[in-house]
Amino acid sequence: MENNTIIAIVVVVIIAAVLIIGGILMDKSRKRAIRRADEAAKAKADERLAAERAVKAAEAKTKQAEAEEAEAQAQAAKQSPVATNTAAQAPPTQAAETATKAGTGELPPAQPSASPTPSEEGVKEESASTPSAEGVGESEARAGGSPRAVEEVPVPANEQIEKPAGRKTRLETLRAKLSKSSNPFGKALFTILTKDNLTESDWEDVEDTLLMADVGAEASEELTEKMRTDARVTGKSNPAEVKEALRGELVAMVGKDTDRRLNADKPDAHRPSVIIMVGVNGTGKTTTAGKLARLFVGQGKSVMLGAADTFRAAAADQLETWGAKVGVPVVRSDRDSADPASVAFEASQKAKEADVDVLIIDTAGRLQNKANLMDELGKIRRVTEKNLPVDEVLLVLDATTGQNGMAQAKVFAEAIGITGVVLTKLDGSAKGGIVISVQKELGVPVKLVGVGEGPDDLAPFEPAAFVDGILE
Ligand SMILES: Nc1nc2c(ncn2[C@@H]2O[C@H](COP(=O)(O)OP(=O)(O)OP(=O)(O)O)[C@@H](O)[C@H]2O)c(=O)[nH]1
Repeated sequence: MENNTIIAIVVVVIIAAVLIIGGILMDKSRKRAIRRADEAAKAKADERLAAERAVKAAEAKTKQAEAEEAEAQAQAAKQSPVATNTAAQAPPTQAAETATKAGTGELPPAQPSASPTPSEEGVKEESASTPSAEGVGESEARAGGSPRAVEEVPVPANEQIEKPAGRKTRLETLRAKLSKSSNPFGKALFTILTKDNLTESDWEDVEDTLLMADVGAEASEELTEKMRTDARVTGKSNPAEVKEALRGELVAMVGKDTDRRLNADKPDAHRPSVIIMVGVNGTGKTTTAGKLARLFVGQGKSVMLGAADTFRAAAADQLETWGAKVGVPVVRSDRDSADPASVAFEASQKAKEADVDVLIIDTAGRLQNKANLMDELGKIRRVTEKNLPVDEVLLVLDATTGQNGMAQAKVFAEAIGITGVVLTKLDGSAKGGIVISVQKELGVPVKLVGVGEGPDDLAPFEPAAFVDGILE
């Protein structure tokens, strides 16, 4: 062989090696960039949640001051010779509210709460035995050290009660809303995979699309590899076959044989079956508790709601509105910032007495990095268990939060133990992939999905309907 030929071969080999190494390096830096963007998004979400928490804390402080002032005024009114009826004995703001509501038959008269009820004693006993003094301290600070009164809001007259949508309608809504949501990742994948000759860069795009949709690094790689070796995708196949291959792989990843029934729906469920809703701020816990009550009512079950979100003033009212629509009573505190464990205790006691099928307890949103608030959740569970076993703890995750949801899920799982996930706001997210990563990392099934703010926009999670929704 001539020298020139050898030199040419060597040069070609060197160029090829440089191109391959360059490609690998570029691929690594691209993945690094995606992960960095992901981390930045997580940090931003944490910051936003912390700011929201601070605003809420300030609001609660103001409300507590107002409540104390009202209480002082009530004490003064008690000493007056004309203040003799129940409404007049209540704080002025509460008295006005009680009078109005009693007039409409909406609420019972305020409960006297000067001496501790047996349930309060139960809660106090728990407070003393709770290992984390910090957690209890926080909840007592929220209660403002004042007596706690919990009341049951009765259901309205029968003719006002709505009829919730059935399972079929809910699944149709789920499919329609998911297929309408902007840029569903299934469609993007399908577009790439139906190209004639798939290049290396197309496969990178497949993996990127999955990463961007929050499928998670491990699952994205796994799915891309599976598609690469599927003859229906790599051969000269038709789009229908590609779609079927993609559908099959996605359904398998989501887990078609997982038991996703709510524990309350299982034959061995306790009666009442207790469900506690947990999650960070604003994920949709109260809304989901209300929608869930509707879902059970639709199945012919008797339900009670417990408003243990005493931190956000409007949460109990919100729950009451949901309850009233479907004829479900709500157990709530008659004052803001009461001890949530006290409400949970009363709710479980009342649910037991009323022998309802299901009790749903709503809790306040809390950041997973606040140890004392996470301890408070443990206390809510333990106090409830003095009356009834807890069948289900549902972690409500906002699908738009992306991978930060994973960090939340892990901490909540450790603090209170979770039996299922509700993924809300899927209607506003192109990132349904979190369904795959949350199940893969936690081993806890997604049981329900929220696809809108409407009363029946909560559907049982069904892998096939979910995948069809993102592929259609
Ligand atoms: N688009 C959409 N919005 C939802 C969904 N679920 C809840 N929301 C909305 O999310 C907002 C917050 O919902 P809430 O139920 O108040 O949230 P929360 O978790 O109880 O809030 P905190 O008690 O403050 O932690 C409300 O505006 C709800 O209407 C959903 O599935 N889709």
